[in-house]
Amino acid sequence: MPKTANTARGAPAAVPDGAPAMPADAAAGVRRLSALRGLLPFLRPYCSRVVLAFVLLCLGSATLLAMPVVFGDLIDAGFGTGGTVEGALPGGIGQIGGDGRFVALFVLALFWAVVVAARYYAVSWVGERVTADLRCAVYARVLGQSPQFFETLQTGEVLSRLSGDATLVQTVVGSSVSMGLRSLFQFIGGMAMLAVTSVHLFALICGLMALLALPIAAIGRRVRALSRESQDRIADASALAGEILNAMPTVQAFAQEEREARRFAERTETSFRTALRRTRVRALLAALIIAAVMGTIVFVLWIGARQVQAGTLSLGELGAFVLYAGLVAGAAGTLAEVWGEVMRASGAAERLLELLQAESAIREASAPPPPRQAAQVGIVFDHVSFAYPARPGVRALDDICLEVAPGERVALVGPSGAGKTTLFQLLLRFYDVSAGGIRIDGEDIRALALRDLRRGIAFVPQEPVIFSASALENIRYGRPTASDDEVVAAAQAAAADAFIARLPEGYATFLGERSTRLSGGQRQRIAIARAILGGARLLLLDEATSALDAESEALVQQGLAAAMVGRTTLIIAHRLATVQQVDRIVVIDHGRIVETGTAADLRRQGGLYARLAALQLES
Ligand SMILES: Nc1ncnc2c1ncn2[C@@H]1O[C@H](COP(=O)(O)OP(=O)(O)OP(=O)(O)O)[C@@H](O)[C@H]1O
Repeated sequence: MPKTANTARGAPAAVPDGAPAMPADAAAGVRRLSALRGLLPFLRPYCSRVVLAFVLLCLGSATLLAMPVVFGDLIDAGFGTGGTVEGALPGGIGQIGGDGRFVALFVLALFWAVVVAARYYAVSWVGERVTADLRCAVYARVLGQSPQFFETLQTGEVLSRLSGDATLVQTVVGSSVSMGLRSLFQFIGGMAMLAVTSVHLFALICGLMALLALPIAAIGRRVRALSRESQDRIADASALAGEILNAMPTVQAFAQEEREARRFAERTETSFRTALRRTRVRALLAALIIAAVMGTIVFVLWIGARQVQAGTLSLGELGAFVLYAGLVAGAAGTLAEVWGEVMRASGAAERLLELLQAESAIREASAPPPPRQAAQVGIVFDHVSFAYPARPGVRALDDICLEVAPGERVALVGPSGAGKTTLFQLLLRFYDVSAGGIRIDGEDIRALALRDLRRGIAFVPQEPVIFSASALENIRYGRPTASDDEVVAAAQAAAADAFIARLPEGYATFLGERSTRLSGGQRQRIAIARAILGGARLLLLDEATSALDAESEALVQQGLAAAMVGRTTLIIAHRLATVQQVDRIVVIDHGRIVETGTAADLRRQGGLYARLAALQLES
């Protein structure tokens, strides 16, 4: 299935890479930034931690900015040769003795280390917490969506948002924002201190920075474009791998392993080459930035050294100036990087919040009645018509009128595509009817709480889902509170006990991902046991179409018979053996009921059922 294709593509393709975002994108960037506002409700419960992180951030930045002052002072004091220096730097520690200066510097460094560690912990905590909350909220929201939602948004896409996008948000909330703020403080503070230390050199540095900004910006934009392309190529390779891994039996049956390995290698090679191109430009950018920064510093040092010689600048001032210049350059680099990451995360947040705001097409009743506990349920389909939202012009069901008495067993038969499964979907309220109504025990199902409605129905799909858990847990899914004995009793009733007992570890046997370890008939029996255990009063059974061998079929029939006891049952029947056990057969064709009656009646009538039966008997 190409779901994974979507997974891999979904996130990265639309999101720019973390390379510096440049002014041309600024407007769009600011627009997208507003998406991050949607995260505020998730931050609110942890307000105190956010404030603490901010305070620590301010403290850390202030300490860092104080360091060059102390350092400059130290130089002017002749590196601890004693005495104090006249005209120490602004805010300097000129009155402290030689060794004291080193102690002060060390204490400052220690303090800075502690503050940085505390800030890191506080910020990461908030990032992890917010992302975990966001993930859970989005997941819970997605679980409540109707199938219509999944028709347009594939599972792979949801997974990609829950993993990739959530991780991006985490990076930003948990580190980038703090890194960005720290760098911003560092940048502004550093620039201010540069100006205070030497206005002349400050003006010089500003001019040089403006000159160098343009080529760096141009290369940065190129890196960004290449990064996006590189991500797309990686996504291509993952998409292919995802599709092929999902289709392994077919690949191996056609002995296509080598060809598939080659195709993957080709795509990986393309992604490698694209990554190389990006890396080359990035390396060039790095070289340019380093050369620019170092060049500026050397140039400033050169000019500064002349000023020191001329006596217009002290040595300490020059030292402090160079340190501040380094700080400012580092901060500018980090800011550019963080900006790119914030852009990526705002796109990711947008996609996550979109899921969070998704409204289910199925509306909950505003004042549902309390659940009823009648022994058996009666169902009425009252002039039900329905068209799938994806094909509004085609009626999958057309004016269906059917009454099912409490405890009655009704088989739905008809050609493929007749609308049998659709009837089940409507009963479970996966979709709402387009016209008419469905009543259970006289109550329109739209008036019932969704939860009560679905809890009252045991559904055995044609291809039952077996979870990656033990046989015991798989059956217990029908009623999580059931005891082990109850599970075993349900398995016995569903004729599943014997084959489960033969599994290597009996009921504790892990049934494997996508249940590759079970046959079709075994899967059905597990699902039937699950339905029996659930104890719902209405059983919906979509019988497996795949041919089961005679023994499996007899066993599945045995399970079905047990499941039907005392329950109103609707079965989509594909085999004659099943229809012999029911009270009534309803024949559906092109979304309409065309015949009803017992098997004998219908055969006598010589209509569609008789033709279908004749076909099956001949084959
Ligand atoms: N999600 C959907 N969106 C649009 N059309 C759909 C959807 N699901 C089913 N249909 C269409 O509705 C019609 C009835 O489908 P349905 O699955 O109810 O048939 P069925 O009788 O159960 O067939 P089968 O016995 O092969 O399972 C078919 O024409 C099918 O193509």
